Amino acid sequence: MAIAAPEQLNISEVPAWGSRGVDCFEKLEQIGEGTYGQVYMAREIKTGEIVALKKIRMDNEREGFPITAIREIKILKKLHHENVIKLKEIVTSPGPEKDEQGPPDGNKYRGGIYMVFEYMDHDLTGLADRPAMRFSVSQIKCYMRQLLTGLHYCHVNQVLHRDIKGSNLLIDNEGNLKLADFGLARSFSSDHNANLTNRVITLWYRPPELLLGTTKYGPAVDMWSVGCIFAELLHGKPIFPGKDEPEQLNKIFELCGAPNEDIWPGVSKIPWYNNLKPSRPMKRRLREVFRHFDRHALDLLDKMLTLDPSQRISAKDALDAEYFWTDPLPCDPKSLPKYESSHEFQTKKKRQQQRQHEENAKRQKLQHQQQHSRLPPIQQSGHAHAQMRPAPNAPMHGSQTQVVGGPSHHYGKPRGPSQGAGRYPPGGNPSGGYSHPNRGQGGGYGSGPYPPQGRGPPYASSGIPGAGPRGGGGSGYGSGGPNYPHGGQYGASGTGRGSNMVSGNRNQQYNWQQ
Ligand SMILES: Nc1ncnc2c1ncn2[C@@H]1O[C@H](COP(=O)(O)OP(=O)(O)OP(=O)(O)O)[C@@H](O)[C@H]1O
Repeated sequence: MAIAAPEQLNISEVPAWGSRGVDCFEKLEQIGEGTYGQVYMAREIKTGEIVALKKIRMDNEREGFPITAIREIKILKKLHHENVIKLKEIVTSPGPEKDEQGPPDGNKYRGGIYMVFEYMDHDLTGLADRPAMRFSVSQIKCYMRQLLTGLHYCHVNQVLHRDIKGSNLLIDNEGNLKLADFGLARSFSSDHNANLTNRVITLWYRPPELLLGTTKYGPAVDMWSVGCIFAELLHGKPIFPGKDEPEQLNKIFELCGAPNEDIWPGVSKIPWYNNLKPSRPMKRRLREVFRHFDRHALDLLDKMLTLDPSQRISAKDALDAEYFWTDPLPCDPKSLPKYESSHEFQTKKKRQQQRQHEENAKRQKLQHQQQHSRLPPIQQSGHAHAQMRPAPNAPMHGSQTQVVGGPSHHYGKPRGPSQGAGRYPPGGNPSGGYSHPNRGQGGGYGSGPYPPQGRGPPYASSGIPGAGPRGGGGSGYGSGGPNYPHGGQYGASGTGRGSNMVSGNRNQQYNWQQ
């Protein structure tokens, strides 16, 4: 496990930080659960200010402070920009807290260390997952412009984010978008000569060069992830929901074409290219598949999802793209509607609760039917007349009857197939048409499995050296993009976001020497 040597922690660097206790804050609600531990919405008791407290998970850090946290703190200390989350201070708790269980383990940092951030009302995943959520074209432009502005600032300051995804883009009720979660970020030198780990970025947002095993890379890796987010906002759901790395690459090649030395000079030298190169030629279909997108949006997307990282558009050039300078222009963030707070953790929890309710309802319904089937025939049919009728589309036999006013009514309606549909702006291809030859059941790009998290050793099942399991994770913008407002081909999954089951901690999963 990579841990920090005691001197690396260098707490004296930040004398004001760490001097206050977490008891200066009152925890209000858990809003996130990540690799580090929990994130809480909290109120500073003295000022009443609402903040986010991110607890640094220490459970597995018997010998030191997690180096990922040190990196995040160090990097955030030097970044100050309106589109980058502000780390306000670090607070500590001297011993186990009220809400903690388990015996002390002798860790000298035992107790808790929290990063205190400005509070943001939503993350993009949570916001997009709201029922009936619909982003306008100028809203998408507004978010994309802020994302690119924040990222350009990071890149100019030689910081790679390395985990751009919806749940790491925080949005407040003033419409401001800020990049968050710099736990995988690192500084880079512009010559790209250092060897960096390729085991970064959540799978669905990971660029082809990392999937092919490169260890020399730069800001272009973040721009690929931005392209995936952009396409997702326009399309209504993730465009590359791979189950594992080989499938992820395959999905990329099917849309972006198979790489070769002509379109990507040097690709054949990337470590795993020979193992993973496609066995047949594949032509780029991005413009054909997304032909219904606005012309300028498509031009920009094409440049973001360019296979060769050296030809991929930079954040700076993307900000100059026609897309941001043609009508409808990006809106003023302040003009955006205010929504009730929504974080991926909460929307996921709500979905889990709803599923639980649905299962309970089914169980109760079954019990109810069993109880009544034990009644003498005359009573059973009498009961059916009084309380049961066939479901509208159900086959006409007893097992398919619905209990009217019975238990299932107490648990609300299950999310329908087109739940979340129509949240994206109108105007597009009526026929859809992004079919995927290898897709599993369901269909379209939103019905695939939940994505594995991009934070473990890769290629668990691919036979590539260094293989290991991954946790689940990632996301999706639910169903129904601008072009599929009624569910239809792409609106039938209603799956929304994938789970974000990160197992273990980052230090165990990565080679932090890189
Ligand atoms: N400043 C904040 N304001 C409001 N919510 C926040 C804030 N920071 C984080 N969150 C919420 O907590 C979630 C997890 O936070 P973060 O990504 O920083 O933690 P993590 O441990 O690195 O998680 P992961 O392993 O999923 O990347 C975010 O997706 C977001 O919903």
